[in-house]
Amino acid sequence: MKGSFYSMSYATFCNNPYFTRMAGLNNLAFDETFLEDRLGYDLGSYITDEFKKSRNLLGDTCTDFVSNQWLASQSIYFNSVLSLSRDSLSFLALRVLWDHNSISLGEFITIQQLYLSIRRLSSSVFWRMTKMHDHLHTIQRIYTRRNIQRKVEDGSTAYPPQSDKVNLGGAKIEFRNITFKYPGTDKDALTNVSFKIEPGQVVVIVGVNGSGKSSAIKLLTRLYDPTSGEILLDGLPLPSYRLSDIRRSMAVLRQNHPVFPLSLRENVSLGLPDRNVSEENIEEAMRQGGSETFVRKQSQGLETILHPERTVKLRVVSEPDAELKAVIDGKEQWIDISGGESQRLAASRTFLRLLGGDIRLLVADEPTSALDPVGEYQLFSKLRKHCSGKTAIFITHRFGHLTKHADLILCLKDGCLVEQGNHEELIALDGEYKRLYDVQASAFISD
Ligand SMILES: Nc1ncnc2c1ncn2[C@@H]1O[C@H](COP(=O)(O)OP(=O)(O)OP(=O)(O)O)[C@@H](O)[C@H]1O
Repeated sequence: MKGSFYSMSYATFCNNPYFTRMAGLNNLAFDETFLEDRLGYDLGSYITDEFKKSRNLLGDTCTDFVSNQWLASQSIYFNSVLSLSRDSLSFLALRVLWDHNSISLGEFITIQQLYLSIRRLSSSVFWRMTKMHDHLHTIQRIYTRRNIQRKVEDGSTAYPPQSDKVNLGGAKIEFRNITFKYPGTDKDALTNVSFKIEPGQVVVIVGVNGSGKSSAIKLLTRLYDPTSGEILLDGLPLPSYRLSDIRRSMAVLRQNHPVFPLSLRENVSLGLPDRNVSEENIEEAMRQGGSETFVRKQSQGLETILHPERTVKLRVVSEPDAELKAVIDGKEQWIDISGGESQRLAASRTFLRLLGGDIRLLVADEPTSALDPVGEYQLFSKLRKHCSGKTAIFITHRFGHLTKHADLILCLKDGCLVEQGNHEELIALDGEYKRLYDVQASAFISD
């Protein structure tokens, strides 16, 4: 870039790996997209520690945007004098202002020049004030956050109890008259729902869109607390346990986990954020989750960052500049992957968690919606194999092996639990479950 920022086209980007990593971690920490994963995997300490490491490695390198650095290097007073004196036309314009009778076209243009000079100067001052405002706002946010009351109160009881740690079985769950409205809404997502799940059972929740399946899981993982009623985990109220303990004892695989803005290795290893995960375990988790093939296809394998932070900024003053475009082409490109590949990546992270061995409950909320039938069958079979003896809850719209062999099926409709039992029992009831089942089965039954 040559000359002033105001008159030139320029492209800027950051090639400092520590800065871009900090930006990625910052995004993971604050972007709403990652909220459920951040809480579910309890990523707080990991993000903070990694951020500090990168901050230390970055040292005293200035992190301001380059044009701001340029502006900051200019003194306001020096800038003022320079802006006014550099432009001799400004001087003429001042004369015109003093002597109203002498305005000619040329002098009028001169006044315009003066106006531009003053505008430049004031935008520099404005920028400084905005920057100051940003800093004050950040400080204010820190203090506000410290005073925010947690909506979900933490408990104090360890989970699982020490005696159970040696023999990690499945969780026992009970919903007692659970009613739940999302904050700010006046419609029940769940109404008076009660059921019991015994340790080690495989449970499937079915129901049409909006019937409350995912909401039930959000209560179980304590993303929300019920409006009324009580959830018991191994006989004690769920809120009595330490949040971090209960989340550590669960593996939750949802339909659309976002790709973390970190390396593929971390996208898998963050299944166990507080452990040093071995290479063998990552390989095994990728194999089980089915992400191995697509990870190998990436040019940097496990070190590939699919969604890097974008720091490239292009400012084109006049013509699109081919030279500039060539400089930024190919920089910080997002690598798009298919929905199925994204689900396989998230599944690999879940398998790593299962390999860690502390899991008592697996929850899979439509994790195969983007997989082909073979992929779906394999994923469900492997999940069931890996969590043998543990409690497993699956949410699915597809009736097949899972529903047929489940110990318990919960059928929801409009937020109410309308039927529960195994496949044969619910078919015999000839109600909502049978209706949903028939819609799918009819495709295979000849007239
Ligand atoms: N964050 C939210 N805020 C407000 N209402 C919500 C929120 N999430 C879900 N709901 C509402 O709660 C009800 C139950 O939604 P839920 O997602 O639990 O249904 P679901 O059975 O999992 O649906 P699907 O099969 O489409 O995933 C719906 O009426 C839905 O619109």
